[in-house]
Amino acid sequence: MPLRRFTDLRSCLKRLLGPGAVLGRGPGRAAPAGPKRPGTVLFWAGGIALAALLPLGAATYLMQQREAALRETERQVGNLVMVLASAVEASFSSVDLLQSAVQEWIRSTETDRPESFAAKAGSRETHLALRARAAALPQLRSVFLTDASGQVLSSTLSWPPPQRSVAERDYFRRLQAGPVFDRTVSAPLRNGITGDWNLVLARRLVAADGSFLGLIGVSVRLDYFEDFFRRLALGPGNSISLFRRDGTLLARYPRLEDKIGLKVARGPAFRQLEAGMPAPVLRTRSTVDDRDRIVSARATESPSFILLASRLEEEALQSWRGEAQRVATAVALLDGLILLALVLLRRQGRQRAALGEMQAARREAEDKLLRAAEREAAARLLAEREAKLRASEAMLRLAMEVGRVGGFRHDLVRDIVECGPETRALQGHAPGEGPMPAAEWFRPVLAEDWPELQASFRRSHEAQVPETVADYRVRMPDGQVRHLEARVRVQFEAGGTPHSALGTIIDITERREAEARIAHLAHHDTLTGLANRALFRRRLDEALARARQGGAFAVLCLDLDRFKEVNDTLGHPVGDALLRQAAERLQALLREADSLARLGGDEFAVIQVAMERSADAAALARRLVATLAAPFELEGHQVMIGTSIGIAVAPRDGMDGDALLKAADMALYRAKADGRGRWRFFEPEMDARMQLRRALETDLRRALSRGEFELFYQPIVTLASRQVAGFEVLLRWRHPERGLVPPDAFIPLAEEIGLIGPIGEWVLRQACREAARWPAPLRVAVNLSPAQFAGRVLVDAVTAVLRETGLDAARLEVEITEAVMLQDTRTTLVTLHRLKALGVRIAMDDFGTGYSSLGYLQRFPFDKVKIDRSFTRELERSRKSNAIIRAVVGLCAGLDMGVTAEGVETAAQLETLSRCGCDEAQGFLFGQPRPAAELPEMLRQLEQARRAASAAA
Ligand SMILES: Nc1nc2c(ncn2[C@@H]2O[C@@H]3COP(=O)(O)O[C@H]4[C@@H](O)[C@H](n5cnc6c(=O)[nH]c(N)nc65)O[C@@H]4COP(=O)(O)O[C@H]3[C@H]2O)c(=O)[nH]1
Repeated sequence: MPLRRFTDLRSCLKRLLGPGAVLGRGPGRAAPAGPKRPGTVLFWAGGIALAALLPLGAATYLMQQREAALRETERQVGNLVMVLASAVEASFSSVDLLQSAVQEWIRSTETDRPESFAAKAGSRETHLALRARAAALPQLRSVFLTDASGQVLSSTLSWPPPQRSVAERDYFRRLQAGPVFDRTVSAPLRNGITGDWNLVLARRLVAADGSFLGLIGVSVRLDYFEDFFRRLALGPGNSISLFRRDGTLLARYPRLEDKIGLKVARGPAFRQLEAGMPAPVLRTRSTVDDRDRIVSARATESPSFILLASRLEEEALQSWRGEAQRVATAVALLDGLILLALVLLRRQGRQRAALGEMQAARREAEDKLLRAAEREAAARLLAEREAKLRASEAMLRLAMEVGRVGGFRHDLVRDIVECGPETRALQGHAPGEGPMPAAEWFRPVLAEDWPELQASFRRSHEAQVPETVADYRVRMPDGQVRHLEARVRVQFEAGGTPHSALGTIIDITERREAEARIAHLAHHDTLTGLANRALFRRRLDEALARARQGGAFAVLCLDLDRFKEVNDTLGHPVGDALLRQAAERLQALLREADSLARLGGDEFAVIQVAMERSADAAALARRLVATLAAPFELEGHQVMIGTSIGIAVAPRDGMDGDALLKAADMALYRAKADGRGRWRFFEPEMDARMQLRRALETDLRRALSRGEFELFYQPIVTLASRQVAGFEVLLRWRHPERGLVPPDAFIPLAEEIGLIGPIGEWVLRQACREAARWPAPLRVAVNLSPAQFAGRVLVDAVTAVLRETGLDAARLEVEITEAVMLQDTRTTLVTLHRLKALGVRIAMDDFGTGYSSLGYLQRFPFDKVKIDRSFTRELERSRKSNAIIRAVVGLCAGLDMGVTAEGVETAAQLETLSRCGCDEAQGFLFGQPRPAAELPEMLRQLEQARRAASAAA
């Protein structure tokens, strides 16, 4: 009955006491005096005691309710922090996986030496691979690689990488200091531009010999966690914080801008956690905002962080407070009624007879009122508690929905499982409520995962492990398969028998998919999707294992011809498209059992299984060469490339993966040396030749610093005057064991291994220094390799050498071959024009040996053309050579270019060349190439010969 009906007390009590009852007296009517009877005293004492006891009872009741409300909140906060810890750990374990994948990839691409690591890590390919890996994880800001000095080699933020060093960062110093730390976490770092807070998780990278190679850093956005906490915090009075173990605040919702990155005072929850308590829940005053809170903390394992969730006590008690007010009002009202009744009764003192009735009636009324008030209060309490329960359920449900988390209780005695509808749905059940048999609960678990899941529960029961974690998959009603992770806490009876299990399940499908994606990336090439070197090696080992049971297979190593040209001239996007198309064509020719991989750059490799004869491998090689010889259509360009192939056959060429790859590689080297578009089988003598080449390479790398190079000079003579016009410089290598090595034997190797730049510059400087001592106008001619043009520093080097040596630019002649013109023509032409602008003369060397030389003569104003000695040699035997030389001389005269004939060995050749109109000649007839010291004598002899010839004429 609502309380307001009792406001009109008089009528109310009258109704209760009956029509004859007298409830009061009017003004002026004197109250009859009389002695107080013991009954009256008792009545008064009882009334007052009742009025005093009511508030006491209500207070006790309210204190119990208050405690219950706080306990409920403690449970909620404890649950929340458990869910959060799982989610944060999952997020960091993805980072760990990514780092492992990159470390594995570095190992597999054999770049774990400092030089190769720097080159590989700084490449665009690495940048793309890192970006692809980082894209799977939204919490990442960037992923970067540094070298051992802290210089950033690659970053997902930009390519080329920023010129930045992390040498001063705490995490770099820790990892650099020694192998104690394999991985570390930075202090929170604030981005100077965006103001965002980040955390760097760094892992040490080591070279094959164990030395420090650099690190891989993953910068994690802390606002990602704040955002996540915001979604779970539910309400302004709740707070969720993430700390480092040392108490540094990393992220917090609601945000405390001025405290992020600082160590805050460790509160009691923090301390209890440090003392070994796994998940303390307590009521305490917050060290962050100095308010009473219910706090729970939990530590994550890797990395070791601390999560703290709290709820304001005042907020937790809000609904209780409302209830307390209402109860207090009801009690006050009742007390008022009692007092009023007592006053009324005193006024009716003289009507003793009626008093008894009235007292009885009043007691009855009071009882009714009390019962009604109590019912009212009880109903209110019930409603309040239901509302609170609903709110807390909603909060938990939302947390579970956001985190895709569910909770259940498995009664092991009755073998039934209780859980909410969301948890049922997570486990793969159709909507429904109420407990279900455990067999039914586990029904959606995939058959292949069931034995292991059962075994893990059994193990935990037998060993009495209180908490166990299990991974399994379930099939959803729509047929979809989801990955779940269950954390189960088993409760044991005193005798050790398990009686129930409380558990949470988390849907980790996205995490598993990300892991699978990362694993795929670790074994596949991001550009072509083919297997990478690591996977190829694994497949090779598998093929070897099969071959040990009998059978043979072939390993084919391919290298795209002219890929670098396409990449350099048409740009990386076209180069990438070319690699993709080439991969598709190769794949199309292989059987399903064969394996194709991209080993790096333009290198591909094939494992041809079930091969019966060598001819099968040759047939496949022929098809591979043919398919790559066909033109490619790339972004509007038609491109022709080709491939060379080296083949090794197991078991004939070895039964070891490394040996087979090496053999195929040697055969590939041979194929390329024999001319492009060929395939070669490995032969044992290739190994010997390769070793010889390696030895030569090692010696060549040291030759410059050891001063083993020498310059020889060969005279060039003007035909009309027979005077020496200058000398061509020819390089010799005085090898300590092999003696004098001619340039043809080492210049191609120097070009291949990138040494021609420093060697060429040395030649240029020595030659100019020497020529500066000669009498003017004697010129010096220096050969330039195509690789020197590719470097783009040539003009600067020539300018510097001329300034340094003081040689007049007009006395320097550079000789280039057709190969230079074949390179990126626009850049080459710019370089040639800049050289010419310096005043340097430019000669086209070995003219006539290429196939489209005349075109180059039109495109660039050479000062002279040197006719190759093969034409001079044929002069006396073939009229054709004679005609060609005449034609070239005529053409050059028209283009205002001089002509020098090379390889003149006889007087007859000289005579013919003079008749053809050649300007200059060079050859053994005038002198072999000789060291600088012999030049004065050579000049003297040539002058003598000239005088004798003119006297005879
Ligand atoms: N049979 C015969 N041969 C003659 C006669 N007159 C000269 N030769 C040889 O022909 C070559 C002329 O040099 P090249 O065509 O520029 O061809 C040069 C040039 O392409 C390259 N080379 C030499 N020195 C250098 C250098 O410093 N830098 C670069 N990039 N290449 C160089 O090596 C090539 C070979 O040089 P060398 O072995 O010194 O061989 C020299 C020279 O010794 C002759 O009457 N009969």
